[in-house]
Amino acid sequence: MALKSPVDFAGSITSGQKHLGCFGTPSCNRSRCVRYGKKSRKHQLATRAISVDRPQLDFSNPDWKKQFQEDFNRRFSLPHLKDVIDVEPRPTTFSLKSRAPLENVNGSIQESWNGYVNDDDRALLKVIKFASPTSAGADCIDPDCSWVEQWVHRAGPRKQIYFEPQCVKAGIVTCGGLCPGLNDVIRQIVLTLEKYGVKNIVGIQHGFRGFFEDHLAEVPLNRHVVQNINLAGGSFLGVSRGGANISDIVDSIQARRLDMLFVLGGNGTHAGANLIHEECRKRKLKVSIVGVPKTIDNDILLMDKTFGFDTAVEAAQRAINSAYIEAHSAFHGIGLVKLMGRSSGFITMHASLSSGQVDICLIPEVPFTLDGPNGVLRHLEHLIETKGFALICVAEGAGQELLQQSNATDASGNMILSDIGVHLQQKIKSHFKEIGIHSDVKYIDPTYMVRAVRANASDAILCTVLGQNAVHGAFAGFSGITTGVCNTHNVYLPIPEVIKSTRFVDPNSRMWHRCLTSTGQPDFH
Ligand SMILES: Nc1ncnc2c1ncn2[C@@H]1O[C@H](COP(=O)(O)OP(=O)(O)OP(=O)(O)O)[C@@H](O)[C@H]1O
Ligand SMILES: O=P(O)(O)OC[C@H]1O[C@](O)(CO)[C@@H](O)[C@@H]1O
Ligand SMILES: [Mg+2]
Repeated sequence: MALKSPVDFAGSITSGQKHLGCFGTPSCNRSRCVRYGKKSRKHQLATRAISVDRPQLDFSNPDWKKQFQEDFNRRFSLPHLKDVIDVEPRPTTFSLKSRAPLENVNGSIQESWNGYVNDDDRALLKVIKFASPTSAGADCIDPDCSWVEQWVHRAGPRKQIYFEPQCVKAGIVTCGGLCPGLNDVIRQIVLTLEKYGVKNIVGIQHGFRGFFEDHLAEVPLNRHVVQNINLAGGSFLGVSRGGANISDIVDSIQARRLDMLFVLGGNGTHAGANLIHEECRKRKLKVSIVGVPKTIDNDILLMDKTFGFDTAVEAAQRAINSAYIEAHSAFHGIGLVKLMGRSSGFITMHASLSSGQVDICLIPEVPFTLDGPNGVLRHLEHLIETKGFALICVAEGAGQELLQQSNATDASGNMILSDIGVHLQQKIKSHFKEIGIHSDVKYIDPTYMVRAVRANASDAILCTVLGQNAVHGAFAGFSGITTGVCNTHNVYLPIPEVIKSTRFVDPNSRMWHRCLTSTGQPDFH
């Protein structure tokens, strides 16, 4: 039996003519530092094809593990500026001590200083050895679930850096929808850049639009400007959807003379960031593009969780608790709460688990029927008969197949969903009317209230770690990477690996099973 290994995006990047980098030149004169390549023709993101290389694995071949690991190592190797241009490292200016790290006569840092991450440090991506493909949440490569080590690169400050901090102009942009913690990440990026010695830091307003809409001026950023921005939700720089023309953005990056760009956003933003990185490579620019994954939906592959998710789950508790109180106090009360989650049910599942009061949790990954002996409505009747009230928590992307689809999309091309909350409310009301049983349905849609809040303590820490590591990654010379937490360890990942697909709740996972145990709901088929 052969299993396809995942797409190799890294292999699609063409290496080209070597280029003169900035480091080593005594001044910050860009015309001396960087020789720009020819501009490529304009292209639209959505039509951009990435070459696919999917070697087949033959498990009867005793070397298949080696083949898999070689392929894995290639896919997860971090793209670096030196892959396409000539850049020389210099000792870092980042020090946790009040004085600069000690340098010996050759300019290298003394070994006794151990505050840095070695480029060869790795963290394990998978830590469970599954005995069988039928084990809960099993994620096996071969039919025997063989143990294959999959190592990814550890994040953090390196001893050697590839930029001269006082020459660096760094930009920060926040794209997509809002997410608690955006301001914490912006703040940490600025503080860390300053710690390296960067003086020229700017914010790009309202997502990718800020690159080419004339009235959206750069926002100068420094420690004083960002000092208190984490005390409020939202994005200090503003966000937006749509408007990402990669060629125009890279033109703008060149015109602004940015050396580093920190791109905060979800799957769509990261797809854009990777294309920007590829275009910069094509033009042989010494620009580091580093992503920081942002989504309350927690739908980014490979990561333990994304910042904002924890806060959103916590903010959802108020809505669920209110719905519970309403339902519990009414005669035959039915509380219904709709939470965000376009295609992944993580917020709804975790909020239901956290509340402990939810009787029915409905997520996009697990189809359900409303009518019939196994349907949601029959179970509601049972709950009203036995408990006297019921509480439902539904993700906005759940049950879309039960609704009329409009095919409309938002500015970024995301599907505009039909309202499952309103549909459920109507169906429940009419069902109980039809069967002649009184019901009192209270529908709460807290949509934007779960994300337009400041980060909670746990997310604030996560944002701090991610923001700092993003800066360390850029100074280390990586580009086209993002940073996240894998099995509690902080790592860098090549962007293509995290945007291969949306991360979904696995209906075979222990977490979903725990949710079912907690709600006591049956299968709704
Ligand atoms: N496939 C893509 N390639 C390049 N750019 C993209 C792609 N998808 C979206 N973008 C751009 O990225 C930005 C953000 O995308 P989107 O609105 O989908 O949010 P997101 O980053 O996925 O975050 P959220 O979790 O809030 O949806 C937009 O400016 C959009 O034009
Ligand atoms: O109304 P907006 O800003 O497009 O955002 C809504 C979307 O944002 C998300 O939370 C993703 O960030 C989705 O779950 C939701 O559909
Ligand atoms: Mg998106």
